[in-house]
Parts: sequence; C-alpha cells; structure tokens
Amino acid sequence: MSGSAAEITENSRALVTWHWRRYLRRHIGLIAAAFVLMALEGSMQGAMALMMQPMFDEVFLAGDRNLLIWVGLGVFAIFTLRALSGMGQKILLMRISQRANADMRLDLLDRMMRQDGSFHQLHPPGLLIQRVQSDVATINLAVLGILNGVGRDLLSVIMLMAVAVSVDWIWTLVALVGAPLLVAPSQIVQRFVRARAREARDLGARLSTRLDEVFHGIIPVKLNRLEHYQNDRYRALSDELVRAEVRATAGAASIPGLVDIMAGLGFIGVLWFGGGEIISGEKTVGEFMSFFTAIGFAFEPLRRLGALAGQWQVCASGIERVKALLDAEPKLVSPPKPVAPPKGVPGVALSDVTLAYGDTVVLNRTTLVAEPGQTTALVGPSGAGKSTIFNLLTRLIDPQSGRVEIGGVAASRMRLEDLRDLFSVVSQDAALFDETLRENILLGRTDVSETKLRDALKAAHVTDFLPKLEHGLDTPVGPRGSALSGGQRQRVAIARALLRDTPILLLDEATSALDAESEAVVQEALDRLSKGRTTLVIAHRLSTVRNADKIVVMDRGKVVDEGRHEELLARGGLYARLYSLQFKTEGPTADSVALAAQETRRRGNGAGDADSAPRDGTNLLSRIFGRWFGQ
Ligand SMILES: Nc1ncnc2c1ncn2[C@@H]1O[C@H](COP(=O)(O)OP(=O)(O)OP(=O)(O)O)[C@@H](O)[C@H]1O
Repeated sequence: MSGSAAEITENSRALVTWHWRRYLRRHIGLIAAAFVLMALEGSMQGAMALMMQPMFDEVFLAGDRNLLIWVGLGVFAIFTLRALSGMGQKILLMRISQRANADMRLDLLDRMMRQDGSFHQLHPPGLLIQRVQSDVATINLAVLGILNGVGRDLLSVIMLMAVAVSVDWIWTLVALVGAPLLVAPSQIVQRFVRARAREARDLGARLSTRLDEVFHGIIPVKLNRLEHYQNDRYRALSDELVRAEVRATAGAASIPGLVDIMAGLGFIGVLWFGGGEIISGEKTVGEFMSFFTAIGFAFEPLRRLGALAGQWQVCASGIERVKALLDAEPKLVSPPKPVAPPKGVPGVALSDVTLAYGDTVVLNRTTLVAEPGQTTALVGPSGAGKSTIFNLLTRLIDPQSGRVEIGGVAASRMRLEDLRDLFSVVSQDAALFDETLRENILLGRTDVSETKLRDALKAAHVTDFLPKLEHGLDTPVGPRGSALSGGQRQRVAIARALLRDTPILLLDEATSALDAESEAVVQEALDRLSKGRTTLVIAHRLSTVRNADKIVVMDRGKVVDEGRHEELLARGGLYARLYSLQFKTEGPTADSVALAAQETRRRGNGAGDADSAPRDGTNLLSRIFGRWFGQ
C-alpha cells in the first residue's frame, strides 16, 4: 500500500475517466436512456414512502373506504413502473457494459499480437489470458455497480431523504447524525481494498500461467511424476489467492456494514425522539410511517452507495492493468516512411550482422547470402544461431548492427506487413487451430477458388489422407490439431504455404519430427513448394539438405563454411564431422532411412500415403508425444 488517499483517489479518477472516454462515451445515448429508467426506478421508492401517509391517516385511521381503491391502485402503479423501468435499465446497462468489454478485449488481443518477442517472454500466456478475460470482466462488474449507484441509488436516496425532510427535518438530521463518522474509515478501507484487489489480480494471473504450463506440458508432468509437485505449487498460490480475495471482500463489505450500524443508531434516535411526538399528538401515525418507510427504504441504496468506494477501487485496479498493457508500445514497428517491397523472387542477404540477448552474443558479424530462386541450407550445432536468422529475416527481432536485406531492400525499411507477406514459414509446429481442416487451410481467406484449393491440397498431399477423415475437409482437427498425425499437420502447413504463394520459403526443421515414411511424403511436397522460390532450410538431419544449392555451416553465431555437400565433405571441416557423426551409428539411423527414402522417391516410387505405413514403437511414441504437445 503506497500513496496518500488523495493520490489514490485522483489516480483512480484518472483511470476511470480514461475508461469512460475510450469505451463508454460512445454509448452516451444508451447511457442517457438507462439513466432515465434508473431515475424512474429509483424515484418509485420515494413515491411508495409518500403513499404511506394517506394509507395510514386517511384509510386505516380515518376509515375512508373510497380512498382505499385509489391508494391500492397507486401502490400497484408504483410497483409496475418500478418493475418495468428496472428491467429496461438492466438490459440497457448490460448491453453497454458488455459492448465496452468486447471492445476492450479486442483492443487487448490486437495490441498483444503486435507485441515483440521480448514482451511475450515477460508476459506468459496465462497472465495475458487472465488480463483479457478476468480483469475485463471485473471492470465490467464494477462499472455496472458504479452506473447503477450514480443513476439509481443516488437518486433514490435523494428522493427518500426529500420525503423524510418533508415529514420532519429534525428527525432526518437525527437519523443521519452518524454519517460524517464514515468518511475517515472509508478512505482507509478504499486504499486497503485497492491493494488487495491488485494482489488478487496478480495471483489470478500466476495461477492461469501455472495451469497453462501444466496443460501444455502434461506428458512431461506425468512421466516425471510431477503431479504432487505441481499440486503443491498450485495449492500454495490458490491459498494466497483465497486470502487476498477474502481480505478484499472483507474490506469492501466493511463500508456497507458501517452504514448499517450508523442507520441503526439513527433509528434509535428517531424512535426516541419521534415516538414522544406521536404519543403527544404533534405528529400523525401516517407521517411517522412515511418517514419510517423513507428511511427504511434508503437503507439498501445507501449500503450499495457505501460499497461504491470499494467497487471504484477494484475497477480502477483492473483498468490500471489493462491500460498498462494497452499503453505498452511494441518496439518492432514499421518505419514512418516505408519503401516498397522487392518484386519477383528476391534473394536474401545478411551483412555483418551482430545480435545479442543481454550479454549473450548469438550472431557475431554474420554474413550470408541466399540466391534468388535457390535452396540454401543452414546447418550447424544446436544454438549456432540458425533460427535466429529466420527471426531476423521476418523481423521478429532486430539486430544490434549490420544489414538484413531482402532483394536489396533493408528489411527494416519495409512495412512489417509487406515484409512478412514475402515469407512462408513451415516449422515443426504447424500451429493448427481448433477448427475444421478447411478453416485451418484457408485461414479466413475468401479469395481462393475451389480449383486452386484442390490443386494445393493435392500438391501438399493432403488429398492422400482426406478420405480417412469422417467429414473430409470439414472435419474438426481438435485443439492444436491433435486429431491429426504429425505428418498430416505438416501437410496442412504446406498447403497453407502453397496458397500464400510467397516468393521466399523458410523451412525450420519441417520434417524432423516425422518418421521416415511420413518424411518422404512431406519432403516431396516441400520440394514442390520450393520450386521457383528462394528457400532457406534449417535441418539437423544433414541427409535432408544434401541436394541444396548451397549449404551454410554455422557455429556459435558465425558462418564457418559454405558450399555444396560434396565440397564441404571434401574440405573435412565441421560439416564433414557432423555428417560422419550422423552416419557412424550402427544399424538403421534416421539419416540412412531418410536417404533410402530419397532414393526411392528419386526412382519414382515415393509419395504414397505415409499414414497407411506400419510404424514401429518409437514412431508411435513420438506420434503420441507430438499430439500431446500439439506439434
Ligand atoms: N529470446 C531469447 N533470449 C535469450 N537467448 C536466446 C533467445 N532466443 C535464442 N536465444 C539464444 O540464442 C542462441 C541461438 O539460438 P537459435 O535458436 O538461433 O539456435 P539454433 O542454431 O537455431 O539452435 P537449434 O538448432 O537448437 O534450434 C541460443 O544460445 C539461445 O539460447
């Protein structure tokens, strides 16, 4: 807890104003209509209290039977109006707040998708999901409470107090004598509630992150017997959340509690004071009933108004978080004066590029060229910086120094959208969504003709497994494509790339998670895909890149050699060492199987449906793993 009460109030006022301007003001017409209805609903309580006086004095005590029917009709009209206005205002308010919610969620998603990798490293998915779902819902609830408080409860209290004053202003003063005593405690409670609400939101985000990690890593959790460990960690966080939520609620509930106590004291005062006046005949029973009803009715809206301070703080704490995310500017953006992207099939070039994460130098004055329309392979030990080069080309990161050029145009001088439109990336993770196969291939595009789609499906070998799917292209593929095999998912990724039809293709270990048979089919589809495009391939399995036009060998962030397969082998450097290491192992290695498959393909027998091929135990296990991890 920090800052004075005044600071906190001012800060929360600024936050709520920001929210009003950005998300609520555009609904001003609907808000005005809701306020009219709320005012009507709120004033009905005052009208009801007013009815008490004729009901008691004229009907019950004076015995005027004719008036009975009119009083009865009056009460019925009050209840009906209250019901209708209450219903109407609730519907309007819900519409306004849900619309504001939806806009805020969309803004958040949009902003988060534009953020750089470094932002996502600092903000895990669970935390972001919590912000988009839970924080926004909390703000919505609090906004509803505040609008209701201002539009209905405040007016209700004013009307009821007017009735009470019209009966006797001294009684009213007596009833409200404790009110000033509420100011100081409510300030303290506000600060407390804001701090606890903030704590609860943080803990909620950490819990979501934990769940996200457990469910994405469910197989390692099971195999490493981590259930107890994860349970304990989750329980500890949950317990903290329970504590924070209970404390926040206790704080928020203490204000209406104080209002109750103050009202109780007021009642005693009025009974003591007013009782004597009625007994002495100075006031009528009807007047007392009117006063009593007015004060009695004022209880509920007063309690709700008392809770407003807490709600205001909870709302401000939610807005604070959401605003911080919306205000975070991505660092990797399009230049202010972008140049046009290169035409045709461009080559790519890195000149003297240096990139470090903190003190860790990942690329050290790296220079390499991939000629237009040719296939260039990047090979080298793990951590050499191969994937980093792909990230540089697509501007997922920027180098500290050096130039990254596509067809002679610096990547940083193009609009990000134009730059990324030049590339199709096929990696181990085909990134499938929980939609149908068709939706996963078209990805929202409506400009793809049936013929073009059919050709892409055929070229990517998707057609081979379509008959096996119950609803063909309209079969749902499950979360992260879990209903498809690894090979099938890769073929979907290839079909997407074919439809994108970009001049440059980046293949990052696209076939490494596949068994040899699947790999043969996918490789054949990739070969077709790469025709007429500049292709860069990252592969650990050197057998898959031996036919590349150029192989660039990397080690610890530097290009250490380059040339064709035979040249590199003949030079006896790192490439030759890596190659012999992969083929040294006795028995059928992944490379020898892949090479055999290549040979078969070359002889024209390949490209069958790999999914009909029998699989050994290793493949089955890797398939199961692949499904769990969504790869
Ligand atoms: N976001 C990051 N933050 C810090 N270090 C990173 C980050 N991304 C990559 N690195 C480091 O950069 C180095 C190069 O990573 P990169 O993924 O480019 O290697 P690679 O050659 O593709 O490796 P592999 O073949 O294992 O995929 C590694 O040492 C890695 O730890």
